[in-house]
Amino acid sequence: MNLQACEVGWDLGRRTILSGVNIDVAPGEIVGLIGPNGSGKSSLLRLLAGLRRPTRGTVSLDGVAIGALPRRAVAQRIAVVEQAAVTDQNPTVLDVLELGRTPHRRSWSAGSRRDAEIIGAVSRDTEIESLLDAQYNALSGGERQRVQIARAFVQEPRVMLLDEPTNHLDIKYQLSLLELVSAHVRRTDASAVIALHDLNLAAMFCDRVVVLADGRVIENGTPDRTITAETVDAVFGVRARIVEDDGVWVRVGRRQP
Ligand SMILES: Nc1ncnc2c1ncn2[C@@H]1O[C@H](COP(=O)(O)OP(=O)(O)OP(=O)(O)O)[C@@H](O)[C@H]1O
Repeated sequence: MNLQACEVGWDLGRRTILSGVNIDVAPGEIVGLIGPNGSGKSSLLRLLAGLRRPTRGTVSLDGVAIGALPRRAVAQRIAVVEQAAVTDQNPTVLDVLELGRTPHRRSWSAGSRRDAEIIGAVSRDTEIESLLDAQYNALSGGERQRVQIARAFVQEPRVMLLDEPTNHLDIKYQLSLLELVSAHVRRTDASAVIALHDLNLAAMFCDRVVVLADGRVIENGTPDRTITAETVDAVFGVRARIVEDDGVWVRVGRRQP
């Protein structure tokens, strides 16, 4: 399924938050969104998810404007993972995972055997089986984040939109969470757009990186072409050194003054 933003702009009152954004996300692709605080990454993800309507341009799924699709049809195709905040309700982890099946259920129908199988398989893959009966609000930030990723997998989406999914995670879980997303994308031929602050993780896991600054796309291409010392300097105002290494072939580090 192709997700496309064509000349997308978004204003809030008189303020322009995003303008002239063109992105095309193909099946099987992981696209990283990087850019400074306030550059518009979360806003763009919400527009791509159909949670906000663009002021200009269109967001479409396989050529159909997302605004013209029923909310349920969008939810069957797109899973969104935002920052894992606590909720007003007091759900268990299992309740949260079951929410991921809602778009696929007929209204008021109980969970099917297939729902239970998917929830079981995903909780095993994401190593949250031991948490299923725990209260979601009582989990650590990192555990909640893993549960939200699991909820997104349970939704069986064609596109995943993830807003800084590695926040709160220690380095082991940052890697394992992105490995899980990567494996899921390869296995299901879905796609993912991931807002990331860590440029190394973006270089390691993304097929393509979109660099945002002041609500505009500054670069869009493979990590080696987009995460360059010049771009990091221009966009973040940070002097960086890009080092090729075995495996992790791009590193951003401090350059000696
Ligand atoms: N609902 C809103 N009300 C007011 N301003 C908003 C709203 N949503 C976004 N903005 C503004 O739009 C700009 C872009 O915000 P956004 O959260 O999209 O950036 P970001 O790149 O995700 O930032 P960060 O890296 O800090 O998470 C910011 O200046 C923000 O204050």
